[in-house]
Amino acid sequence: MLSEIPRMIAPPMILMQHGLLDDHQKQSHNTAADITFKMRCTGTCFLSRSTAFDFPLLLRILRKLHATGAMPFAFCTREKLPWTEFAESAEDGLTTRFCQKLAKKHNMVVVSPILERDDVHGGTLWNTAVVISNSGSVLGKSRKNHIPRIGDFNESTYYMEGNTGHPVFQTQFGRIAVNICFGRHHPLNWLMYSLNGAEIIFNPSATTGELSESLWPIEARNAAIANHCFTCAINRVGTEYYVNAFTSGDGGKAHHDLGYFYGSSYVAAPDGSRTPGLSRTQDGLLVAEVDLNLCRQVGDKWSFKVSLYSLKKPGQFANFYMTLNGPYMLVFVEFKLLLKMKPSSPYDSEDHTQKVSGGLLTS
Ligand SMILES: NC(=O)NCCC(=O)O
Repeated sequence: MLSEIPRMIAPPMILMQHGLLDDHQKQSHNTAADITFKMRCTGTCFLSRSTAFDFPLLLRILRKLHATGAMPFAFCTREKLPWTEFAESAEDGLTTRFCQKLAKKHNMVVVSPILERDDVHGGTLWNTAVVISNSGSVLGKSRKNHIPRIGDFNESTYYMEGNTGHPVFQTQFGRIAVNICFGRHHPLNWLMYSLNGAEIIFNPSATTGELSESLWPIEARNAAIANHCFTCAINRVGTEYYVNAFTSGDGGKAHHDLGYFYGSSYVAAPDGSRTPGLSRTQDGLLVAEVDLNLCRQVGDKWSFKVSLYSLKKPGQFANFYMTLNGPYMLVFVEFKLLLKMKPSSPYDSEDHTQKVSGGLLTS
């Protein structure tokens, strides 16, 4: 990363962006061997795969499931069986066990997005990233907390908003968090991971060109600046074909794909610098060396987060921010309270704000 500040800690990170199932079927074990070899050569400490749903890559490597080979990666079309049968335990599922071995063998922290089935709680499904330490133990998991209901992304068909809050994992190489895919559109989401102490926030994504490519270079980069942390935006490449046509629920024609997944994975730093993006069309590994001291150094310079804690009504604001695992929608409540306390324009007059109750106009 570009930085004028002397480097003290520099854990190389690797982002893995890859294509769709057909490619992986051909590559299978060779791909896995190749990738892990490259990782070892770079001395990498973190590995994060792209997309919420690239777990079939690892499953595919482990067991030749599904004779048709048609397991979708994005999984948003509302079809259920047989896809839900790919769900697995975050703690000891096949993918997790596979990644544990990799992590230990290569002394590398692994961020592993899977479709989770929580058998302890009624067999519920979640979109989950498992974090595995470089010793091979499962450090924990982070469930996707904003679920898209937009265009062809109908993920609430399978699972709801996650209930794990904004966990941060202390690894040997730094404190990390995982803001899964759609969560990157929500500035307060990044903020919560950062306030909980994350120095690097991974954003494993599966997103398509027309929908989000204009936002892609901005969101994770801006989050790095606003929160004095590193962010890793990871997307996949290619077009996924579904045998059964589906509609977008907008009166348009039925179609067989979600659009083009445009890759372009990158790492952004707290000082606003960023790496070049990986290819729009090819698989890729991005190795970035990051200086974690930059988080504190840039934070001390700009103090964006400090100003949150120093607002005039600390009882209302700071207390909330210090109990950071609560639902952060409460932040809005606090903002509304502030608005009530100090009207700043004719539209925020006492009269008007009194009519606002629970987000609804009462008269
Ligand atoms: N997988 C997913 O959440 N995609 C939604 C599209 C986007 O966030 O750009």
